Amino acid sequence: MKFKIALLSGDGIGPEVTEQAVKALHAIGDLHGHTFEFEEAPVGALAIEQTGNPLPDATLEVCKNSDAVLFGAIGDPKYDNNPDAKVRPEQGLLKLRKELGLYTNIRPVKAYPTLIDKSPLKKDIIEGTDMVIYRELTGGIYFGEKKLSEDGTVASDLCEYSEAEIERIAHLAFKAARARKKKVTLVDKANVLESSRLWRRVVTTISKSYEDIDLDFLFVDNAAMQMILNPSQFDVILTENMFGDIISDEGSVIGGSIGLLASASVGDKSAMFEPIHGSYPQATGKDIANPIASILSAAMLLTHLGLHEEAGVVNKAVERALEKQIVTSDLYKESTYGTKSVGDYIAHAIVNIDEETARINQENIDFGRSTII
Ligand SMILES: NC(=O)c1ccc[n+]([C@@H]2O[C@H](COP(=O)([O-])OP(=O)(O)OC[C@H]3O[C@@H](n4cnc5c(N)ncnc54)[C@H](O)[C@@H]3O)[C@@H](O)[C@H]2O)c1
Ligand SMILES: CC(C)[C@H](C(=O)O)[C@@H](O)C(=O)O
Ligand SMILES: [Mg+2]
Repeated sequence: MKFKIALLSGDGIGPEVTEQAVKALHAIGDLHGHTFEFEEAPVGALAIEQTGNPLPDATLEVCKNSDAVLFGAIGDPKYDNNPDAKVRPEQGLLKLRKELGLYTNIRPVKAYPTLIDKSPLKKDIIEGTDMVIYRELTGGIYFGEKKLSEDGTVASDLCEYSEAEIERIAHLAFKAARARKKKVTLVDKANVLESSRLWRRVVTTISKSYEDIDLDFLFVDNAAMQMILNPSQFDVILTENMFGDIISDEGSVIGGSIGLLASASVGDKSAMFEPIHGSYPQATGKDIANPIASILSAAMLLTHLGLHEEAGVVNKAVERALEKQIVTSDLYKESTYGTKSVGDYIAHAIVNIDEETARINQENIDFGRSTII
């Protein structure tokens, strides 16, 4: 089969890590007789430099006319260090999510047995952790009205949610739980925020159509603690936009590096696949960034396209790299492997992995695929 993929590499380490994901997709394509046709388009700081706009119309068109989007990362210290910049790289990513209607961001978090000693957390705490965060992606405080008083001394950001916005992601979270450990935890701040109380009411109502799923609630401050105190208690975490952003970076500590955490952003018409990390500007051009989050995002892309067996092979190849310690220095300080060589190894492993092992592996690492197809 032939697939059209929009390739938005972005800034900083974005191009370096997506290059490895592209390699992995070509490798699996060659093995299984698929063609992935990539169309590159600028986004973020790069797009601002080229066009003055962090999401040029032409880039959005490329995304809309593709089967999926593979996204790297955006962001640049030039903007991070200038609160007065009116045009910012992050606006490109937020607009892209909104325009493509990507209302659910799926972020799997797990402790890999081979990396169990690489987490700063103790082995007996993280062992068995396998959760997935369903983060609302096109609403809440990110998209509410922003105000700055004329004299620049008072500012506000509105956190707004509608029932409909909560319902659509909640259904996806419950369906994902059905294919997993049958538990949904709603993370909110319902003791303080009106918007969180709406989340509780709507999610409680929806839970009545999923009687086989346990629903529980955690305030986000407690959730932040529970994530590192007892992470294996979680199955599906459902939460609003900003809480999901924060607890997923926290969750990455469990696996040993944020450079391992992939994500799928899905809507009714489009889907985009991106690591959860940012442009890590300190590492740009140094060949030290971990490409695995991007490669695992490519595996999620394959699942989205219905290529389950192929996704399993890519996941297996990543596990093989982890087992053999062919990883970047964020996982093993003494490692001499760089971004490119890890990518090369995984592409090579994809071509050489026995298909049956891959199928078994895919069953083990399924992240609730039925919900994103
Ligand atoms: N989706 C995105 O594009 C996205 C996400 C987060 C941050 N950002 C942007 O990225 C820029 C930098 O932000 P930040 O420093 O807060 O977050 P970051 O995720 O870029 O980096 C934080 C730290 O995580 C580690 N890290 C990140 N990616 C890694 C990788 N692939 N391999 C190994 N280690 C990795 C590094 O230790 C790094 O110092 C900012 O401009 C921010 O707005 C973009
Ligand atoms: C760069 C930023 C807008 C983005 C977010 O907050 O959603 C990032 O942190 C992420 O997690 O994808
Ligand atoms: Mg983030």
